Amino acid sequence: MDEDQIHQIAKGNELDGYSKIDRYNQEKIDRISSHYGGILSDLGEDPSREGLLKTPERVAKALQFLTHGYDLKPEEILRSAMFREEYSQMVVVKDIEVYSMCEHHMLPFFGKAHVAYIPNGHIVGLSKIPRVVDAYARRLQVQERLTNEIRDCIQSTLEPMGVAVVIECKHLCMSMRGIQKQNSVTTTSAFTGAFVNEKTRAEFLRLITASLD
Ligand SMILES: Nc1nc2c(ncn2[C@@H]2O[C@H](COP(=O)(O)OP(=O)(O)OP(=O)(O)O)[C@@H](O)[C@H]2O)c(=O)[nH]1
Ligand SMILES: [Zn+2]
Repeated sequence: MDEDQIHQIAKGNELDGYSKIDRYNQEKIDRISSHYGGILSDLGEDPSREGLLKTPERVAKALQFLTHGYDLKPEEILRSAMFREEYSQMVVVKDIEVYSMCEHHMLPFFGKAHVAYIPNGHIVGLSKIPRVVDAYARRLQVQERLTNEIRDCIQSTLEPMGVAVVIECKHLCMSMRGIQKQNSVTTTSAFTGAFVNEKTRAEFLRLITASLD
């Protein structure tokens, strides 16, 4: 994917306020790049060799993209597509890809989020749920806080009967380094309202493990 395409994705559309943000803020890029020149030298590399000439700038742009959630307003994203509707069954959006960065090592963690809510007079445009997941995931995070923030944003904005969030991720800081466990997956969950009830929670867990095939 070239930088123009990434810029396009980062910009998104008018509705959710993405377009107001100058993703590649040149001043920040210059500052972050200048640090990375020194880091490359400290790692024993030659920052002036051909392959590395543009690396500090590329890293700066990548980091800006990977943390662009700081510029987003998840509550506004949800409010931009809330509709009055008398549907009162569970709505589940599952298998939402998550890419985040652990705040301890600034290494990626990635996996899936499953989100459900039970409407209380309003439903929300389905795409807005993955957008909320991204708005919080594209920051420096711990998986537990990411899970709670998604839950709290949906509960306080949409005011449904309840919200459920389950996130399953692999952390590169646990596989590429450190304890070096290649297959461990961390699961976190957060519930409000109706999902505190064991039967409702069980129904949600059944739906996220059910396959479409
Ligand atoms: N609870 C939680 N811990 C995380 C997350 N991401 C990374 N960590 C952990 O953060 C901890 C930081 O511990 P430290 O002992 O300060 O760092 P460290 O010496 O690099 O630890 P090791 O990874 O065990 O080598 C580690 O145990 C990581 O596994 C997360 O999303 N949630
Ligand atoms: Zn980590």
